[in-house]
Amino acid sequence: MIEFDGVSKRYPDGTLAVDELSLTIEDGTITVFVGPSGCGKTTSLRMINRMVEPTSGRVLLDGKDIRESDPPVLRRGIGYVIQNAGLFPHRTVLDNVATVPVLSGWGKRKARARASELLEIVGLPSELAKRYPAQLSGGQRQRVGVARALAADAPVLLMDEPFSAVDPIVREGLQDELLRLQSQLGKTIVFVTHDIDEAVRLGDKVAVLRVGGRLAQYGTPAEVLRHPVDDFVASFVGRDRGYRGLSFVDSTGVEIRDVATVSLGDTVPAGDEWLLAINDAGQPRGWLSPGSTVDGALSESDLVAGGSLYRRGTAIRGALDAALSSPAGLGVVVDETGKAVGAVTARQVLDVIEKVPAPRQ
Ligand SMILES: Nc1ncnc2c1ncn2[C@@H]1O[C@H](COP(=O)(O)OP(=O)(O)OP(=O)(O)O)[C@@H](O)[C@H]1O
Repeated sequence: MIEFDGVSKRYPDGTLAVDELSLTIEDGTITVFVGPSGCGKTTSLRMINRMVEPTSGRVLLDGKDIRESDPPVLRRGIGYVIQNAGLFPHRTVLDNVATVPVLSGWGKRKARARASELLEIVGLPSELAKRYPAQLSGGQRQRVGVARALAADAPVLLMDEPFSAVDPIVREGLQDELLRLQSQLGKTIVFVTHDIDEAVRLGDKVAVLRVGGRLAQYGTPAEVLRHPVDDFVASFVGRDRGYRGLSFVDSTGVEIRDVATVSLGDTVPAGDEWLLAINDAGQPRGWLSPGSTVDGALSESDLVAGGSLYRRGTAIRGALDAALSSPAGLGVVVDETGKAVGAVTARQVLDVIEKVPAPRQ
């Protein structure tokens, strides 16, 4: 557990970067510090590993004031990932990751073996291990940065805008990867970003900071989106927070209706409704549009591509996305194995959403 207890930081030039911050970060969770540029996110993060010392207040790690720990020893228990990964340019990918184990006294061979494992864990192909950082894409470099931070095998991981320098698609991939890793590793992660979408996606808890270094709100993403405490938080989380808030609405009230299906390989009579084409495993492959005639056995080339799929039991936003992206106006619902189990219309989903209390304006 990490506790900020009335922590302030005033830099020597008089800038008050963090003002009386008090909050508790639970073990095994991702906590995101989010807010506009200059609101003190990085300063707050760096006070956890003593790269910055507070002017007043205390930071406690597992109940112990971190001022009682020697900074190098403290930092060995805390991984750190920064934007652009901060890799050593003249060391190979493998040696970048092996650096910390070597420093901790592992033999070179053992450290490299561990580094290879870590590269695999973060989803990097082994042939990249011999390259230098400049020979990687931005997304690959970030993965190396994460692998290097994990190499310390520290229970706490600090991440400062680690994915900001990569394009949105790569970024989403890295976020998914982080969530997958976290479900396996259960670290205590403190993550800094200025992007509310990233905060909401990754955070178990989100701390919204305002310029002047004051904590505006601390809560789960759902709380912050649905009940912003004031105008600053409301405008920061954005006008479309109602839609974002759908990520947390339970979908049990949405009725799943039957959907007419046809199997690939079958002969299909002309019909006047959309038919969902499924494969041998019952998984959706696309739609056959009304009135289309198929010569012989139905194949994928006869189909209109489907929209996104909605996995039964997950957040309602996925059901709405599926319905709105489907050429048939019917969002395809699948079970855990990916088998089609029915469909939902946007109207059905909206009826459920409309019963949910509106977020505070
Ligand atoms: N070494 C320093 N000396 C003086 N002022 C500083 C120093 N480092 C940061 N600041 C100031 O403290 C405030 C908070 O900075 P900090 O980097 O913590 O914010 P941030 O929220 O992480 O910003 P960004 O998103 O732009 O990185 C800013 O006004 C910044 O200019």
